Amino acid sequence: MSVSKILSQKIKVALVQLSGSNPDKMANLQRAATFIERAMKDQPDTKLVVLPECFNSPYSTSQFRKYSEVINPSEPSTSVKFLSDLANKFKVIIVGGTIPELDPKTNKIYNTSIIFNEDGQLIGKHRKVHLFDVDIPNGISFHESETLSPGEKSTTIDTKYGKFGVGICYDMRFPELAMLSARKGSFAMIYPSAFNTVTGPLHWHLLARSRAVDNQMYVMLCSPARNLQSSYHAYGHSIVVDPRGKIVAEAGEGEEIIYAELDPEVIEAFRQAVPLTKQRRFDVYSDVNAH
Ligand SMILES: O=C(O)CCC(=O)C(=O)O
Repeated sequence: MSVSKILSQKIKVALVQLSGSNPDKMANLQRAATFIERAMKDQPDTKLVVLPECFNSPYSTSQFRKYSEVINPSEPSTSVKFLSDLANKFKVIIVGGTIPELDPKTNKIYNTSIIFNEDGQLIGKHRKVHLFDVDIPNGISFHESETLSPGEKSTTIDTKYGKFGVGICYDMRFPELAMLSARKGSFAMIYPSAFNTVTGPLHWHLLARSRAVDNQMYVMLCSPARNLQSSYHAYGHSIVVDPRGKIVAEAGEGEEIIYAELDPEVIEAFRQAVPLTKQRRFDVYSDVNAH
C-alpha cells in the first residue's frame, strides 16, 4: 500500500490528560474545552485531539446509567453537541474519549467513544467490545458487565488524512481489533483509556508498544489524570508510540497535554525495512478461530 493511502501528510496530534472521575458533567465538559483551546493555542497546526475514557463522568459501574446519553446525530445530546461545536470551532478532529451511552431501544448501556470531524460531524462511534471484568487478588476487582453491555463491532474511522482504528482501554489487550484496523489500512490505533495503579505499571507501556510493533502503526493511549480523591485511581501516562515501538510522547500523572507529530515516512520506512505485512502467513493461521 502506498504511503499516501496510509497517511496523506504529517499530522500533529494532542492527547488531553484531564482530571478524572469528577461528578459534575458540565464542569468536566468545560474543562475539556479549556484544554482543547489551550492545545490549539499552543500548537495551532494540531489536526487531531484525543480525550480520555469516561472524561465527563465518574468511572464507576453504579454511575454509568445516571450519566448516560442517547447518541442520535439528529437530536444531539449534551456531550455530542458540546464536542461537535468544539471540533467545528477549532477545525480539528476530536476522538471524544468515552461517555456512557444508552440505547433507547434495548435500554442497554455501553461505554462509547464518539468521533467528530473538523466540521463537527459525528463520523463514528465505538462501543467498548471487551468489558473490564477482573479480580486481581490484593489488587483490583472491577466488573463493567454489572451495568454495561459489550459492543459488537470493530471500528475504523475515515478522515481526510487516512484511517485510524478506535478501541477503548481493555480492548487493547485483544490484538485482533488493532490488527483488523491495520489490515483495513489504518495509520494508527487510538484508545481512550483509564488503566489503574495496579495494572498500569505492569502492562500500559507494554501493550501500547506491542500493538504498535505488531501492526507497524502509531498507537495513542489517552488516560485521565490521577485523582486520589476519587474511588478509581487512573494511571495517567498518556502515551504516543510510533510504528517502531518507540515512545514519542508521554505524560506524567497530573493534568497535561502531550503532542506528537505522526509522520507517514516513519510508517513507510519501517514497513519497508521489516516487511511484516508481506510476510504474514494467513494460510497458516486462518483457522485461529477454530480453537
Ligand atoms: O486492562 C486493564 O488493566 C485496565 C482496563 C481498564 O481499566 C478499562 O478497561 O477501563
